[in-house]
Amino acid sequence: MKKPDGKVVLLGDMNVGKTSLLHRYMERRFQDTVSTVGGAFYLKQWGPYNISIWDTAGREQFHGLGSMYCRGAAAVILTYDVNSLQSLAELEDRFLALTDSASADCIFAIVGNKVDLSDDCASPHDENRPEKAVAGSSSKVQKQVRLEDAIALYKKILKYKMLDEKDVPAAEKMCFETSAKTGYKVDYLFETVFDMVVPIIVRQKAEGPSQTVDITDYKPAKRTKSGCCA
Ligand SMILES: Nc1nc2c(ncn2[C@@H]2O[C@H](COP(=O)(O)OP(=O)(O)OP(=O)(O)O)[C@@H](O)[C@H]2O)c(=O)[nH]1
Ligand SMILES: [Mg+2]
Repeated sequence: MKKPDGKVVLLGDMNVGKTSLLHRYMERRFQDTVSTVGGAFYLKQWGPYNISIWDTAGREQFHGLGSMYCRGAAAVILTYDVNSLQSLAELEDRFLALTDSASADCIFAIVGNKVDLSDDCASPHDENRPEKAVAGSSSKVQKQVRLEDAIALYKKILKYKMLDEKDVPAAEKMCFETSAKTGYKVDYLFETVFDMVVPIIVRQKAEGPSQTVDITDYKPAKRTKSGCCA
């Protein structure tokens, strides 16, 4: 297996759609998922670099593993469900502290998933596959979390990390709304993050191998054809 040059980690409460986002991006489809046990990763070639993308379990019982997965991470994607205010609150209450082990210059993205379920999502169609318009908008519910709430959380994260807004990407750029189901903004999310982690990978490589953690801590139970371990 190729050695990862850098690491991106998905964190967030159970059921927000972390695994579905990763499947949508890597396998180009939305499929049934089972709640993640422990963690799993994919390798993505991005230019000359291999980026490992870690999917973690949101279930409380696996919480202790979170900081191990975050160790040395170049980016953390904090994921919530736009239809659950609680899932946004959990990011601050339960998941943010896990990122203490990430790289000092780690990039943070905040992602509100499942916009297809609400009636005020930014765009009702599938950006990647415009022919697949989301049907049945009458059955949609009012979105519970506004993008402004995510932006406010991003600003709190900067305070927590003692970072100056001037030195990091703007909140508006790092708060995304997606649908793993339709594919809406999923490529945009991952590719924006990958572009941003390249300079971090370059720095980590220049500083030596100890900064780029990785999967040696993790003993996958089984390996699938796609290279994803579960
Ligand atoms: N409508 C809709 N459902 C989604 C979307 N993303 C995920 N789901 C559904 O939400 C449920 C949970 O998705 P997962 O991807 O397993 O969630 P997870 O965050 O990985 O959950 P854990 O592994 O338990 O932490 C599944 O039934 C998915 O089909 C989405 O964008 N829209
Ligand atoms: Mg999962």
